[in-house]
Amino acid sequence: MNKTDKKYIEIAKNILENGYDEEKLNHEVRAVWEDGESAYTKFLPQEIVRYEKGEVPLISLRKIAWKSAIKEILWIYQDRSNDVNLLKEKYKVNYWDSWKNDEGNLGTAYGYQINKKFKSPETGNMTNQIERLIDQIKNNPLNRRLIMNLIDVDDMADMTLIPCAFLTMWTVSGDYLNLTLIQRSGDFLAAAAPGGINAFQYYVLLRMIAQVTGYKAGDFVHFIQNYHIYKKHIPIVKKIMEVKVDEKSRPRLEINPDIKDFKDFTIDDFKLLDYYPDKTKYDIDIAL
Ligand SMILES: Nc1nc(=O)c2c([nH]1)NC[C@@H]1CN(c3ccc(C(=O)N[C@@H](CCC(=O)O)C(=O)O)cc3)CN21
Ligand SMILES: O=c1ccn([C@H]2C[C@H](O)[C@@H](COP(=O)(O)O)O2)c(=O)[nH]1
Repeated sequence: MNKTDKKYIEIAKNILENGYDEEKLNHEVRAVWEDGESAYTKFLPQEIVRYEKGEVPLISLRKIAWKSAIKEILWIYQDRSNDVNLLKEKYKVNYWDSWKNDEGNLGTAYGYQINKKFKSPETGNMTNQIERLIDQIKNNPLNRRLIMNLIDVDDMADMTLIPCAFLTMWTVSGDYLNLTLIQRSGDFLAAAAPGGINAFQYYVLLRMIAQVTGYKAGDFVHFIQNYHIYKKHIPIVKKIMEVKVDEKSRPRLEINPDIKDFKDFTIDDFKLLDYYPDKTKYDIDIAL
């Protein structure tokens, strides 16, 4: 069992044993199941998961859709798109379909915010968030204002889903580029657990940005403000916690070292080695 699997089990246990039960708190919850029933969770506030240099945040306790996770990052930060049909046609990822509006996009959420033009506070030139970030890491690495933010309050009302993993903060220290990801809300089973889609995809973004700016990937910190397990997911999470992990599973991610420009990465530039996850299939309902 690798370090990330241990973190998964430790935090699952903590949420199950100490989490607040929404159903007992007598307030309405927003999320619903497909049939309209309230989707209650057990949750803990303010968890911090820290991955040190060299740790690939990917669990082997269950198979994670790691390629889809990377494709979603390419769609948001490289295509700078909010178009769910593009995600489906270009990348064959379907799992955002339930959140698209009548025009087939996420409104002003996610890639829309990365594509938005604004005046760079450093250069005065018109730019976008990813272009500014890469430029500043390369040319002004001690800048303490290195962030990308997917939530702009001016646009919040037109977002089909207010981004959950919404803020990244970047710091260069010596040879290393370090990343903190701030997540306001985390669905433990579907996306936000240690070594799940969200942690893995932002680790990959760290590796990509480090590569094109000439740094090594440093520490990755994942902060989750409301960390929850939907009550319907509890039996599945309990099963996953009991899985015996294949000891030879020690995932390593190789990225094509020839890519020097962020816009040139494609999904074929990513190779996952020594990943032997448990293959049990679970039927996971997603709260809407
Ligand atoms: N309640 C909720 N949880 C989420 O994790 C979530 C949302 N809503 N809304 C927006 C996106 C959509 N996300 C999703 C949606 C579906 C799966 C899902 O079905 N996962 C399956 C199969 C993955 C695959 O093989 O493609 C799984 O086994 O994890 C995961 C994340 C993440 N986000
Ligand atoms: O990347 C993602 C996207 C979504 N989620 C989860 C977190 C919540 O369970 C729902 C969103 O519902 P809110 O009421 O808006 O918080 O989606 C995630 O974990 N990761």
